[in-house]
Amino acid sequence: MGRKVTVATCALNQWVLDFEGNTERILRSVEAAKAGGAKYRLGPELEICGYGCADHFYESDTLLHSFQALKVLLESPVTQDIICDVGMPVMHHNVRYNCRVLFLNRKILLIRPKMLMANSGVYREMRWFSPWNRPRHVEDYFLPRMIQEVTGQDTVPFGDCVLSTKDTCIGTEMCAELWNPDSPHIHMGRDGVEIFTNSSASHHELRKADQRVHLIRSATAKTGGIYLYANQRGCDGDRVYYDGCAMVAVNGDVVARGDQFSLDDVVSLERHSGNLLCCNRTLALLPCQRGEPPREPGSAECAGDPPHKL
Ligand SMILES: NC(=O)CC[C@H](N)C(=O)O
Repeated sequence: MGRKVTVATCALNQWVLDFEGNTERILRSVEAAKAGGAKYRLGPELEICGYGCADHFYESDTLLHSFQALKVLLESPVTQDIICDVGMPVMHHNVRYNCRVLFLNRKILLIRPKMLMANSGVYREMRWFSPWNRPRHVEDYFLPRMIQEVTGQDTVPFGDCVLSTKDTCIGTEMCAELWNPDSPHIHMGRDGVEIFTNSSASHHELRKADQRVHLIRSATAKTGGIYLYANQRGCDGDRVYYDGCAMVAVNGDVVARGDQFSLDDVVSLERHSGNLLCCNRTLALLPCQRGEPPREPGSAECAGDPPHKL
């Protein structure tokens, strides 16, 4: 039996420390995703505060305003009935992490810190963030009071884990993690994850878009699955150009790809063209539904990712 899933990714023209503008663009992308029937919306890396905050990441205000923006997102009727996957910095045990926050219907499902950092070329993530170096380990994160009041949760899972729903399993990877020889999608694929997401802030370099396509195609070519790629689009306040190219790949083929260069902020998201990609593919295409072993016998990861059930 095939199951149909509609998932959405986007490229947003976010600006450093423009919390209001960034929140508004996130909401517009969620609105557009829902209008396309999506049940999951992915956005770019650190989209709430902007990727290129540089030493502003040291300021506690940057973290505070990110939570205030998250509160607005959680409370908005726009984010109801769709899993929203947004990026922001989070301090856990006095250590700053570059995180994804996944939530559904005013409940935070998971905070997933980046594990493999970008720290070469134009990237200096290790200056502001620590990598989460405890694979498959999840801890309790105590939410700030203003978020507790909205979600009714005191603590939420924080760490490396995947989300199991009734129909599928979703695993998160973040930008540089795709480019690493030990990408999380390898272990997640062997553990049965079917939908892989990648939230990026990846700048333009000649022929890099081609490299991304190759990496993304190979991520689902071996174990099957859907790979969603989101990226910033624009200059962010930094001196580089982030070149969008949101993408969806299924079983090794790119099935949708957004603009690399555009003057649109998010306007095109509402038109369902350009930056918003709705992937409407049945999971029947996946190897497990074709009655084939999803992966070679013996290749399953015995340790298993701790799944977080929805
Ligand atoms: N933000 C990141 O992790 C960027 C890493 C990666 N090298 C890229 O350019 O896509």
